Amino acid sequence: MGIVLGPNRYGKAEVRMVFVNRESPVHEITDVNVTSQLIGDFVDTHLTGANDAVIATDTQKNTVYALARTGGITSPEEFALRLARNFVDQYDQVTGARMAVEQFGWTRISTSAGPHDHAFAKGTEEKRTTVVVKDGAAEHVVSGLTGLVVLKSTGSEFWGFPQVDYTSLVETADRILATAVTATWVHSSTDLDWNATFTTIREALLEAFATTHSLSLQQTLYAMGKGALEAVPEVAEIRLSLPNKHHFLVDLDKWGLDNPNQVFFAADRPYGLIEAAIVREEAPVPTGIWAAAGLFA
Ligand SMILES: O=c1[nH]c(=O)c2[nH]c(=O)[nH]c2[nH]1
Repeated sequence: MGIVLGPNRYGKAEVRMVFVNRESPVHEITDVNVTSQLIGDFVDTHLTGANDAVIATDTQKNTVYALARTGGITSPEEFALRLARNFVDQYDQVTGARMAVEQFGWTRISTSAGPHDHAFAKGTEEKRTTVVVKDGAAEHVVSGLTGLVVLKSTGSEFWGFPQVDYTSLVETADRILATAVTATWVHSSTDLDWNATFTTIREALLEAFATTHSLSLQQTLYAMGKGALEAVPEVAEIRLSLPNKHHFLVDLDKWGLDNPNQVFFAADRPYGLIEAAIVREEAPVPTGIWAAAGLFA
């Protein structure tokens, strides 16, 4: 029995970079947060501190900047794939990589003279996400979004649940349904129009949220995932994490006022947390991809 080094990866986390595409006077900006991590033969540095094989995390950071300069950024997925391939192709000791890219949204400012060429307003808390996992020649692209806050002011019910010990929730046929969508999906291809795919999935999620008459957030979640899988055949599985952002009707009785679903208390915690994977049966996700794409510990 001994003590040995287990799975490991290392790199530079959260390289914040804004790339300005100046190909035309109408600039485009891409605002990203890149985490680069390498996998390979790095036993020596862990066991003895010999760094002969270690591509410094500082070098990885600089590579992020350099590859943006040489190839631009057309999508987080394309950029993450290019970074992963760069490291694995270039260094023998690097057998794999995990590249994570978050993208923040900016919109062009509209002025009285029309859309401005180079002035932008930062969007909401919503972020587009991607993780590329490369293991030798095998590549997987996992994409998603987080912080997409949505609300329906009606078209949501919740009733029929068991009245067991400690149940106090009153059944309702009309409530506010609100959530902050985190969605993550695995592609079955590494060669897609990433921006079009992202837009299609985001629209499918919103369409299902809006049009499903909800009897539970669980039902809405399933409809959202199903809609995404129907919209893009190259998505093998989607996972959704939906906090139920509760809105409680305020009791105005003591002031002689009724409250026909108009005045709500927006609670921030505790919140329901509804999570599920919606899977395409005929296209199973390769074992280990979710773990490899996720946080290490
Ligand atoms: O959509 C809901 N699902 C639940 O499981 C649940 N539980 C609860 O208290 N409220 C709700 N709402």
